Formats: sequence, structure tokens, C-alpha cells
Amino acid sequence: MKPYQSIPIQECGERLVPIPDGLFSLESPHPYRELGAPYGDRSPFCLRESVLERLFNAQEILQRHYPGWRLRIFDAFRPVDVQQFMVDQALTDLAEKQGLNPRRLSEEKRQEILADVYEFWALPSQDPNDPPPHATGGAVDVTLVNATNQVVNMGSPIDEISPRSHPKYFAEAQTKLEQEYHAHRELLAGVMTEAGLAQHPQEWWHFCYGERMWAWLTGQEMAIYGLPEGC
Ligand SMILES: C[C@@H](N)C(=O)N[C@H](C)C(=O)O
Ligand SMILES: [Zn+2]
Repeated sequence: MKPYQSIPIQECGERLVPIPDGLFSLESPHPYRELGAPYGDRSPFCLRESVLERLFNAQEILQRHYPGWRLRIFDAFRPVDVQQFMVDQALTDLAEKQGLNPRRLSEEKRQEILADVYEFWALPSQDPNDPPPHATGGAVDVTLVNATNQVVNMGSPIDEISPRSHPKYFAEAQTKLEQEYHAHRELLAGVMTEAGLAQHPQEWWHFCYGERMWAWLTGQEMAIYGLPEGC
């Protein structure tokens, strides 16, 4: 159990709304949809209203210093069954990376790999009082694109299960390239936190507002987002 999971939720009832077209750069095709994740008629590109407002503000702050640069949204709303699908996918990927057949793992090995998966992915709990962060509409995975629409290099891909994903991984970097990765991560974290979003301590791309991880990271007694209405 993660520490944020003990934080109570007092749902505020704010709407989950679509991220408008054209303003941000959106990861397309959407990576989890491409893998066959079970979205049904739901879209990953939705967020709670106040989270969206904070994203607008973060992009405005970014553009004050870097005209033409934009936030690139990799993932936002993630229904619990998609969370489960992606946890299973991450388990499969890690097993295969170790040369193992994911369908023939011993229980001990399965638990060992799952522990690595849960370092990065939240538990896909079906309990409405224990929703994973993205299922609340209060979490977003983002990177940056520059003025010529090129994805800015952060030194490691989103979702990599590795220490390279830690926001400060390149803080002590010696090479110019690695120093650049660090500067890009600091830029992203700086604009997002200035706009009122909190960063996951182990993932340079994950930011949140209103849900339990945000409450835990920012010292609130309560979260204001649980599962959104109708999801
Ligand atoms: C792994 C990444 N895509 C992610 O979203 N992690 C957080 C913690 C989550 O699963 O909620
Ligand atoms: Zn995330």
C-alpha cells in the first residue's frame, strides 16, 4: 500500500471535461489505445476542469520563456480497467525483457516482477474509495514540444521502469547532453508546479492535482477527487 492510499476523499463533484483540440500537443495515436486497452467510448484526453485550467496556466508560463513551445499530453484520464490492462502489459514487458514467458512465471517470480511494476504503476483497485490516480481525472502524463513541434528530449521515455525515470536522475550529469536532459526536466517540473500541479517523486512526466497523491505530496488532509461521475 502506498502512503497516499490512506488519505480520505471528499469528492467535490467537479466535471471531467475533454481537453480541447489544438491548444496542446496530444500524443497520437494514443499509445495505450494502440495496445488495445479497453476504453470503450471513453477518451484518455479528458481531465477535471481545475486540472485543465492548471495545464493552460502551465503552458502560458512555459511560453513566456519559450515562445511556441507547448505541453505534449501523453495520457490523462485512465479508467480502472485500462489501469489493469496497462499493469498486465507492464508485467508482460518486464518478463519478456528478462527472457521469461509471462504466462509461465512461478508465483514468486510474478510477485517479484509485479513489485517492480508497482514502483511506477498504481494499483488498479476496483474499490471506489481507492481509485488509482489517473482514474480520478486528476493526473496527467506530459512532456514538451519545441517551437518546431519536435518532442524535447528528456533522456528517457515515458513509462520506462527504471531509475532513469526519476525526475532528478540527471542532476549530477557530467556530459553536456545529460545536462540538457536535466534542464528540460527542470523546465517541465518548474512550469507545472508553478501552475499548481504536484510531481510524482519517481516519474518526470507525471503530475497531479486534487487526487490523493496530490493531497499526500502537498500536505492536505483530504483529496477532492475520487472516481468522476459516470465513469
Ligand atoms: C506509469 C505511469 N504511466 C503512471 O501513470 N504512473 C502512475 C503512478 C499511475 O499509474 O497512476
Ligand atoms: Zn501518470
